[in-house]
Parts: sequence; C-alpha cells; structure tokens
Amino acid sequence: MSLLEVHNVSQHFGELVAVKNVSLNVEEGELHAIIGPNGAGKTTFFNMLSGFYQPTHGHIVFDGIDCTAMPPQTRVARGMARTFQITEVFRELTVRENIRVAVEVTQGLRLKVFRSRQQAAETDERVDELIEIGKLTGKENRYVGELSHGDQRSTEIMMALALKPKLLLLDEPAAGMGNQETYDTALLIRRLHRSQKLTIILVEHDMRVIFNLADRITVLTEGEVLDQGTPDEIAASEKVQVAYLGEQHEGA
Ligand SMILES: Nc1ncnc2c1ncn2[C@@H]1O[C@H](COP(=O)(O)OP(=O)(O)OP(=O)(O)O)[C@@H](O)[C@H]1O
Repeated sequence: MSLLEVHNVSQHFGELVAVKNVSLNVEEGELHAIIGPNGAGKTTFFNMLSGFYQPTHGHIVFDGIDCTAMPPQTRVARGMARTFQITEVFRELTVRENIRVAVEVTQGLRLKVFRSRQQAAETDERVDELIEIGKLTGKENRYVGELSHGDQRSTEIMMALALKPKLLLLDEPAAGMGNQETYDTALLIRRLHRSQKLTIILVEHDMRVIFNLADRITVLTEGEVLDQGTPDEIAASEKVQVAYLGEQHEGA
C-alpha cells in the first residue's frame, strides 16, 4: 500500500478545469516532485491534497484512509503537514519561540497553564533538536522577521517537522531565493528526506532543486499529467521537453 494514493482527481472552477483526472501514488520514504508551467494546476492540486479544496471528482487515500472529505486540520492530525509558498511564520517571534509553539501544539500543551517539569524538559529537548536539524543554531534567539529567506524557510519547515508528519507537503520552498539560499534549502530538504526518512511532495519551479532531490517526478500541463517517472526518465522524455523543458531552454 502506498502512503498516498490519488485517484483521478479533478478540480473545476466554474467552466475552468484547473486539474483533470490526475492520479499518482507516493510510497513511504519517497520524495515526489510536481512540476509544470505556470497555470498547470500545481497549487490547485496541492490544495486538494492538503484539504483546502474538495476535489470535484476523484478521491484521495492517505495512510490507508479515504481523506477526500477531511478538513485540513484533520489531515494534519493524521500526519500530513504543509508549508506555503509565502512563509508562514510569526515574524515578530524568535526562531525558538516559533518552533516552541509548534512543538507545544504537537505535545497538546499549548492551552495548558500548568506543566510538569518533565513535560517542560521534553519540550525544550525537542525544540533544541529541531533548531539543530534546521541548522539554526546561533540564530535561535533572533526574530524570524530579521532573518534571511532561507533561515525563515528553515524555521517554517522545522515547525512542520515538529508535527512529526508522515507526509510533508512543500509548496515552492525555494521561491524568491538567491542561489546560495536555494542551495541551502535543497540541502536541508535532502537531509530531511535521507536522514529523517521523511516522505515529501514538493512543488518547485527551480529545476536544479527538482532534479537533484526527487525520486520521482509528475509533470502537469493544463491540469493533466503529461508524464511521470524518475528524473532521468523525465529529462529524456520527448513530450516533456517539447511541452515544458524545451520551452524553458528557448526562453533561457
Ligand atoms: N480559486 C480559483 N478560482 C478560479 N480559478 C482558479 C483558482 N485557482 C486557480 N485557478 C486557475 O486554475 C488554473 C491552475 O492554477 P494553479 O495556480 O493551480 O497553477 P500552478 O501550476 O500552481 O501555477 P503557478 O506555477 O503560476 O503557481 C489557472 O488557470 C488559474 O487561473
């Protein structure tokens, strides 16, 4: 059984069919990338996976359970965490405070006034661990709003990781970043995938990130699956080159 099974999902906005009959399976431990030109339906597809949109047709099975009608918060509770194109952090809080919020939510402590010493120690330990995984040591007491895009993104990804997800959905993690930050973010994702054995679905425009990281790639054009395969298969796919990669080379 795959961790995620998407069966023929479609999304209609009035007359417009933004996503049409898309199916894909993601195995446990896989890093699956979704690419496609502007307007191909990537974000709409992501919104269906995370529960922000209900598919017009089709269904989604996550970890053995049909989650097509589940609201986003129920999916999160069942192990699906998502980051956004625009970083979703509390800019006026420090890195440590941001991560602490996510850890406390996960530990069910957020609304508790009294905590045992042991609970407090467990929270601190997990926060420290996430600061280290995110390579944020030395920056943990800085306000997130003052940090680089890369460190903000890393904080956001660590907040998602605090939820101990089975599946992490990353929406354009390198959006708006320069070369060095893009490289650092790709390294972070690779570490999460390899050492934390996380299953990840990634939407990204930056082809260097995609081809370096992905185990498999789904290419969308005009809302439909054009091709699916390993990075080598996609790089060699004639229809992908014509419809998408070729278009980029022409524009380059
Ligand atoms: N809420 C909405 N209402 C109506 N149309 C929408 C809505 N969201 C997206 N669309 C349309 O659906 C199509 C797919 O858009 P979507 O944002 O999913 O593409 P995308 O591949 O993520 O594009 P980009 O790479 O530019 O982010 C587009 O034609 C878009 O205008």
